[in-house]
Amino acid sequence: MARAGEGVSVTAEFTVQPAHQGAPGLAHGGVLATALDETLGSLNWLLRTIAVTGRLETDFVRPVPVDTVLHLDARITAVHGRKIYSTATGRIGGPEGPVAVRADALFIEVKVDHFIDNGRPAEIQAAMSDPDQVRRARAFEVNP
Ligand SMILES: CCCCCCCC/C=C\CCCCCCCC(=O)SCCNC(=O)CCNC(=O)[C@H](O)C(C)(C)COP(=O)(O)OP(=O)(O)OC[C@H]1O[C@@H](n2cnc3c(N)ncnc32)[C@H](O)[C@@H]1OP(=O)(O)O
Repeated sequence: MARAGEGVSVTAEFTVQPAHQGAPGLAHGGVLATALDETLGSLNWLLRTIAVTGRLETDFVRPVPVDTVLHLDARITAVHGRKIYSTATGRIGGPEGPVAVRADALFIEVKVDHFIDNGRPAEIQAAMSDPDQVRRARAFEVNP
């Protein structure tokens, strides 16, 4: 879950589960990158923009043990045409704790057709027969 913050920003928490383990007792870096990507991606909803990750540069600063709560904080840094630049940190030991991971991202705005043209037909059909999802996706497109 992510919550809107000051400006175009969100905070979120992610609890590292045993299934997220890489090295014994420690979170896998790819899972931490996913948590950062998801938090950064939720910023685009605040801009009412459909966008996909083009670039995600991740720094792993401290090991993150299993069962740790990662306190995520993400914000938009710039928007230029279809390009949305954003940055995020993940802290451990509390929202003011030391930074364990951080990421800089570039999201690229896309049309709904990006998903319709490239997604697997079965899942696209399921999404298109869900009125809530269609309404949400179309509303973003016609009302940016
Ligand atoms: C009716 C119901 C149907 C269903 C409804 C669905 C609704 C869905 C709603 C909401 C979904 C939200 C989903 C978020 C999910 C979380 C985030 C993810 O995990 S996303 C998955 C991982 N990412 C990808 O799979 C991208 C794969 N890549 C691509 O598809 C293309 O490369 C794409 C779209 C990113 C760009 O392709 P181009 O052809 O559109 O645009 P070009 O011209 O190449 O780039 C535009 C600008 O961006 C720069 N750019 C692009 N990629 C870059 C990169 N990697 N690094 C630096 N710059 C890059 C380019 O240099 C260009 O810049 P200049 O305008 O010339 O200044």
